[in-house]
Amino acid sequence: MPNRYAYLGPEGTFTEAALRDLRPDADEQSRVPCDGVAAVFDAVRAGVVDGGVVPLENSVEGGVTTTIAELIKGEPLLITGETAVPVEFALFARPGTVLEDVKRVATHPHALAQCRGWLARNLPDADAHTVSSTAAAARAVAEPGAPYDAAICAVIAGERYGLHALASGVGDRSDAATRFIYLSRAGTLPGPTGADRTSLVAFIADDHPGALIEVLNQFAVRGVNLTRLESRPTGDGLGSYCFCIDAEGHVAEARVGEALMGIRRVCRDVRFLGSYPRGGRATEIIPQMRPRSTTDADFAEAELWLARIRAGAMD
Ligand SMILES: O=C(O)C(=O)Cc1ccccc1
Repeated sequence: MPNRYAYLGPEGTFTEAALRDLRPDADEQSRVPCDGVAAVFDAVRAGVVDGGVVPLENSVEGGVTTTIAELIKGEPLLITGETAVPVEFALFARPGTVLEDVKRVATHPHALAQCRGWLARNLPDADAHTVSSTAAAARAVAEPGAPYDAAICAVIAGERYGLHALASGVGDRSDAATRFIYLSRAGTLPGPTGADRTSLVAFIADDHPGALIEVLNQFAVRGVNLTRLESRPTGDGLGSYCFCIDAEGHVAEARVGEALMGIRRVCRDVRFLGSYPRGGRATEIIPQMRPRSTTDADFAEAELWLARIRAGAMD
């Protein structure tokens, strides 16, 4: 049977565009739209699909909380791929609607947050409603007796649901991009490519001065560059946080592996979320910027030296 991939649907979401990017050979039958981010995780966990794609973070609005909550809790899934997609928003309505008619606008919460300036300037009296995705908003607007007059969505979604564009480029930043991740069940760690990223969640052992610095130092002293750090509540009461960390490199590399071991020692718990090829704009630190003495060969040489002195040698 051909592989099947779940994504935040319905058809026409930015997440579908990300899936097409990550699995260009997948045909329409292989793409399984889901009603929400949690449903994508559940489909992958249950094994009804081979993998799934969800939004993780946006360059303007930050982390997608439902995705981060699922990554932190529940049966763990591995991130095995990622891609960054530029997000351009347009305002679509049923044919015949003019801008002045628009009183109720529907969209995804992340899209709304990125279009607030345009809405305030152009539709100051309209009410904004959030739904599960931008394409779900477009589909709802197209339905007979729709509860909304217009949707903020991708052009492809507006056209797919038979709407017409009232305005394009309604995002407050024209350069906005969203990072999407590809999820797999455990046991499918991709090999290192030389331009990888590693994601994990660190749960601090106990609240004390310098607890976060202890975690960050594990990366710093081994020359591992961090690309994202976000604190999220664990859900176990006020003041209880975990730290979602993305770092450059692959767990198979000595500097990353040793940093993870260090974090494992200083934390109550660590959830490894995966090592996977970096997508989108390469952010690999140029080799001469990488701190000296942090290559696999440097670590191997130091390990040999330790073995020698433990065996009684003097150097
Ligand atoms: O709603 C969509 O189309 C999505 O894929 C989620 C999303 C929403 C806003 C920006 C980027 C991704």
